[in-house]
Amino acid sequence: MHFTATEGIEVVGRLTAESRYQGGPGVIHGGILTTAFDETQGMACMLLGTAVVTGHLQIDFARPIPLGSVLEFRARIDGMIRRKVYTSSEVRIVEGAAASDEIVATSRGLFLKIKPEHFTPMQEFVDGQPTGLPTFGDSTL
Ligand SMILES: CCCCCCCCCCCCCC(=O)SCCNC(=O)CCNC(=O)[C@H](O)C(C)(C)COP(=O)(O)OP(=O)(O)OC[C@H]1O[C@@H](n2cnc3c(N)ncnc32)[C@H](O)[C@@H]1OP(=O)(O)O
Repeated sequence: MHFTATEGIEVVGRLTAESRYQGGPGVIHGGILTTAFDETQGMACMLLGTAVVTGHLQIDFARPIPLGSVLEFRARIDGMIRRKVYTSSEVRIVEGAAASDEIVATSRGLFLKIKPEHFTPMQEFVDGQPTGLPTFGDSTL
């Protein structure tokens, strides 16, 4: 996914529901949608200039999403308390047969600010070279 910062602390990113993302017949898998929300809300947190990890993520799957749809995710920071960053996001189908203004899924997530050394204990378990912390803009999905 590729992300763009919009007005305020908000990001927007698009994902095409490719056939390899199938869950039920003809529709996107809920786990893929969940991953995309995690990425989008994580990117919104990056606008704060600090690394985070996901502590809690809650998804409402409102409508089935046909394969081939182009999805637009929007995410924002709702508030912060100490290391806790509260985020929310929603997704619409913007291209494809089912395109409309309707929100097809929503997400709320709690992210925790971390120090880079958070990952140090895990380095020895990585098979190969860890890639380092991501930068804002593109994610691996
Ligand atoms: C990979 C990311 C890299 C960098 C960012 C790039 C973004 C790019 C996009 C990538 C996006 C993908 C990103 C990914 O996929 S990140 C990968 C998936 N997530 C993880 O691996 C995280 C694993 N968990 C942990 O490491 C720890 O549990 C963390 C760090 C989260 C907290 O352990 P820590 O010991 O540090 O903190 P604490 O226990 O003192 O708690 C502190 C406060 O937080 C509150 N609390 C904690 N957990 C929960 C919970 N579940 N619900 C509600 N509240 C919770 C707690 O009550 C307390 O509140 P308060 O007492 O202050 O009121």
